[in-house]
Amino acid sequence: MTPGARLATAIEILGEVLAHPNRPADAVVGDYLRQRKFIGGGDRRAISERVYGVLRRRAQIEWWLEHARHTGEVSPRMRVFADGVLTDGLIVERMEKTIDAGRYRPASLTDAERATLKRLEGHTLDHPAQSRATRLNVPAWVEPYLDTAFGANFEREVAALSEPAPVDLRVNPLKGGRAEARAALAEEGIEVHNTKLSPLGLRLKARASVVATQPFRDGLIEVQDEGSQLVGLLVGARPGMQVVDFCAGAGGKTLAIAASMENKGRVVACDVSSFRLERSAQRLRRAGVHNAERRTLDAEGRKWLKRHAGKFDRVLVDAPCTGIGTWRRNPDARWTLKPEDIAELPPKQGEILATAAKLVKPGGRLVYATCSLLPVENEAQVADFLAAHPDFAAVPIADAWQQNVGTAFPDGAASGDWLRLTPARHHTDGFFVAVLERKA
Ligand SMILES: C[S@@+](CC[C@H](N)C(=O)[O-])C[C@H]1O[C@@H](n2cnc3c(N)ncnc32)[C@H](O)[C@@H]1O
Repeated sequence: MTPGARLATAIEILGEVLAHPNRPADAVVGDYLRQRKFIGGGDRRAISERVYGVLRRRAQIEWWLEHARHTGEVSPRMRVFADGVLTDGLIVERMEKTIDAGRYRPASLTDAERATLKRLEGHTLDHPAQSRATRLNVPAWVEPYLDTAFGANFEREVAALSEPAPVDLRVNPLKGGRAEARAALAEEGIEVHNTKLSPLGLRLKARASVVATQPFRDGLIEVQDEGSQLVGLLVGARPGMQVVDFCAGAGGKTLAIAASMENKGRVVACDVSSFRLERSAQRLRRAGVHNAERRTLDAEGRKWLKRHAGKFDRVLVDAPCTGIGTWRRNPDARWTLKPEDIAELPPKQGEILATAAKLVKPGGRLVYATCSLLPVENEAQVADFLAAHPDFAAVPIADAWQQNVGTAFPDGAASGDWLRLTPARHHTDGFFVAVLERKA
């Protein structure tokens, strides 16, 4: 692809992402590229980096367009061009050689666009007049919530949430070990190193697509953030146990739980969304899991819940949440989050937790996890639960870690009895985990 064609494609994809605020950007980008198999690997990477970069730097780009008194629309193409000037130091005259309405290239600059871009020339993204929220590319209304969550570490943590995330893989012990997976990936030219916290994790040294590799097709590896792997391990599922993954979605944690069970016992993947559950079927098959069943929580599913009260050794609630801990992977999510979400999610999480708790047998464990870092979805949620459920008690996280993970407990990861992983401190997505035990 020519540089102009890359720009034109990035503009087209960014337009799609911005036009569909209810769809995650990676789904939109993925669909677009899947339908255009002719786009080569290098071009895909360059185009995706530009699209995600523009989303990551959104507040600063918008600030600059306003500061430069841009009179036209803040269109996808203006965002991409402004990003080129501010982030890569491109010179407008040189850029125009690729923006000339030629075949597969963007339409030529209008006078208004050219005038604005000329005013941006020579500047970089940061400017002393930008507010803290603008400089860190977060919506101003979310800033107080993040302040509460991070306190003195605010700047460092929010900056880390804006960095691109590494690609992590979880090795599936049902199919082999880390050394085997490393060797199989090396054969396909993919270099990895072992993750520090998860004993099953591999981190790619450089970005590459793994889904076409043999170890992926064989089910030896799955793509999963290290923090997410740790949630799966902290459930503490063992061969022969009865386990429920209450908010199983597309089965990321179900896979990890099933692997700990060595296909012995039973894991039930529940969710209100049958569509999401359906997507787990193929992944479970590829991973060689035979002891998982899926259960949609419709009217029938609710009856099933009642019949199975007090029957399970382990119940994981990977609750729906604001997802702030995954902002590195979903740079558009910070812009689609709404104040109503922060108001509506905690009561919903409380209800789900209380319903799921009924399934736990005496002596069994309830594991509550979110990929949020807001206390209102995490520490406060668990405190409310424990106040209303005196039959449950905290399992200190360092104990649960030692029993189920086995690596050294990470510095600064304990929030009282709970686990709190952050991108800045632990180089994982942000995760909260509480392990609770039902008194025998
Ligand atoms: C954070 S996602 C789960 C991700 C999944 N565990 C994984 O690892 O891939 C939260 C899930 O909760 C589900 N959910 C929402 N409300 C629910 C409810 N009342 N009961 C059970 N699941 C619910 C959503 O459909 C969504 O799939």
